[in-house]
Amino acid sequence: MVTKPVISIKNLRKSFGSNEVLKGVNLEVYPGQVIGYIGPNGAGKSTTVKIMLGIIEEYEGQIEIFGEDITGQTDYKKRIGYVPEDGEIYESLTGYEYLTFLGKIYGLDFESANKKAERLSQLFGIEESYHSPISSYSKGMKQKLLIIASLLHNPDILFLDEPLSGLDANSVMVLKELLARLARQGKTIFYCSHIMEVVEKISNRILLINKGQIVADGSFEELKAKSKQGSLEGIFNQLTGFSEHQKIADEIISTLGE
Ligand SMILES: Nc1ncnc2c1ncn2[C@@H]1O[C@H](COP(=O)(O)OP(=O)(O)OP(=O)(O)O)[C@@H](O)[C@H]1O
Repeated sequence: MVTKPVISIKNLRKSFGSNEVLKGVNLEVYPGQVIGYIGPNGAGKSTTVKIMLGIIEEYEGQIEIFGEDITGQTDYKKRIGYVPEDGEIYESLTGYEYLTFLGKIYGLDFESANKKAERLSQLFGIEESYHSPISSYSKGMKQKLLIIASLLHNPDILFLDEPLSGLDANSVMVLKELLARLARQGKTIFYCSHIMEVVEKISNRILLINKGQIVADGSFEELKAKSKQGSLEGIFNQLTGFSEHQKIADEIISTLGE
């Protein structure tokens, strides 16, 4: 049996005014893949993800998720989890209120949403604050809440935008292990990050987007063999044509002294 892609993107283009941000992105993603989506600031990563999530509705091209065109669709969202980069959380709600509210939106009944949310809060080490307002949470605690919220309905595709932001080293280990296991179950992970060491380790497929176009697509080993660079950071520098970090740092230092 031939495995069908869970995500299929054909010739995706998006402009904001005269700024053409995505210039014909083509992509097929399969179940069990952990995609590391990397690229310079402003390259178009979040825009791609937001279009797939239906947050940005106007674009050119075709996107199919779970085999269906997403135009005008909402049902597919029930099978998707999302950890946004700058997640807006309703700070006046408690963790319990926020998670059970989201659980309901995803179609879980209250009892099972509450049970799952409480257990996951325990496993992520934030159970003591389950009934406290989110405004009292630390940055890492809020991040954990966003991660729990993205997982609660056991989604088939997980979109993560800098998910390690604010997490301590132990929690990072848990999340890395968790993502590997979810992928083994056939779930798909779409992981946007600037932390090259982590992307290198967790992804089985790396996509590098530069100026709105995918300029590299392959496993770390494949990209390494092609570019003759030993690290993902080196590959990133080479493919984005960047070799000026020392010169720029020098210029910043001399500007500070002016
Ligand atoms: N709502 C918007 N209105 C206008 N321009 C936008 C909007 N959202 C994004 N852009 C522009 O689109 C381009 C790509 O932004 P995007 O957020 O997709 O980049 P990114 O690759 O996720 O960057 P970063 O690594 O900094 O998060 C940038 O030039 C940005 O200014």
